[in-house]
Amino acid sequence: MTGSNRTLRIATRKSALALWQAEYVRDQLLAHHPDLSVELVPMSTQGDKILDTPLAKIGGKGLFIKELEIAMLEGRADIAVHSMKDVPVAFPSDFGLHAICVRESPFDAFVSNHYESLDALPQGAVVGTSSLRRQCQIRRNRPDLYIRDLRGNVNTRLAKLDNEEYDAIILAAAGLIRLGMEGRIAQELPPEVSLPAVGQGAVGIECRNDDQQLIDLLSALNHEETHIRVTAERAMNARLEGGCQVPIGSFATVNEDTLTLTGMVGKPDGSELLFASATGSKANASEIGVDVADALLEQGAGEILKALYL
Ligand SMILES: NCc1[nH]cc(CCC(=O)O)c1CC(=O)O
Repeated sequence: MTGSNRTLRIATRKSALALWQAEYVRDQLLAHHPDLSVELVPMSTQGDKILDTPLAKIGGKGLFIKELEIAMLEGRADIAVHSMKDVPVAFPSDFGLHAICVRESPFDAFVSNHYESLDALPQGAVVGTSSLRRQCQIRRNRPDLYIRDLRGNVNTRLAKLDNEEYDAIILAAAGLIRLGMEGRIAQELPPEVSLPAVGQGAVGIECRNDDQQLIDLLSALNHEETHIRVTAERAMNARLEGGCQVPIGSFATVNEDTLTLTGMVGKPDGSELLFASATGSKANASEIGVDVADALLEQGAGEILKALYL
C-alpha cells in the first residue's frame, strides 16, 4: 500500500497567493501521483481577519500557520502549503516541512506606476512597506525617502499604490510572478540593494511527522537545491532567534557543490547594517548558516535585535 490512491486535503488560507500555491502543489502532486485525489480546504485564519493591528503585535506570522496545524491535528486536512518566508524557524515537534518546492525569484520587487527604479525616485518620495528588513535597506540606499506602512495581501497593496497613496511600493517578486502580475515589476532589487528574507520565493509543504506514507508522496515535490539554500537561510535565522518581524536578510546560492550564504541584520532606521558571508560545501548548509549568524553576532547583531523587543 503506497497511498498513491489516497485523498489528500490541503489546508490553505484564502488569499489569492495562498490559493495559487495550494493549487500549484495540488497540480504537482497529481502530476507525480495520478491516482491521488487532492482537495483544497480554504480557511480564514485570525491573522487574515485582523488587518488594522501591526502583525508583530498580534502574534506575528506564526498566527497564520497555527490554525492550519490545528486542522491537520483534528484530521480536517492532511497538508498545509506555506510561503517559506512566513514559516517560523521554531517548528512544533509533531509537524515537519517535508518538501520545499523549486524556488521562484527570491528578490524584492520595486513597483511603481511612475518611476522605473529605486534610483529614479525623486527626493522625498513615499515608499510603502511594513517590512523592517525592506525599510532598513531602502533607507540605507535612499535616506531621503519617506517610508509608510503598507499591509494587506498583494492585491490590496497594489490597489493602495494605484490609489496614489505611495510613489512606489516594495513587494516580493515571487508573489507578483505567481499571480501573473510580473508586468507590475519595475525593477527586481538585486541582493546588494535589498537582501531577501529567509526563504523568500520558496513554497514549503508541511504535514504530520507520523504520516510516513504521505511524507513519501511529498518527497517527489522536493527540489534539492532550493531545500539546501532554504536550510542554510533558516539555520542562520534560528541562531539569531529571528522572530516574525525582524530586520534580517539572508540569501544563499549554490554553485555545483558550493554554497554561499550572505546575511544581514539592520537597524530599522537604516543607520547601521551588518553583513556577513560564508562559503562551504552544500552538505554543510546548516553549519554555514550558523557561521554567518555567529559572524553577525560578533559584529553586534544581538544588540540590534534586542533593542527591537524592548
Ligand atoms: N509577507 C507576505 C508574503 N509572504 C510571501 C509572499 C510572496 C513571496 C514569497 O513567496 O516569498 C508575500 C508577499 C510579499 O512579501 O510581498
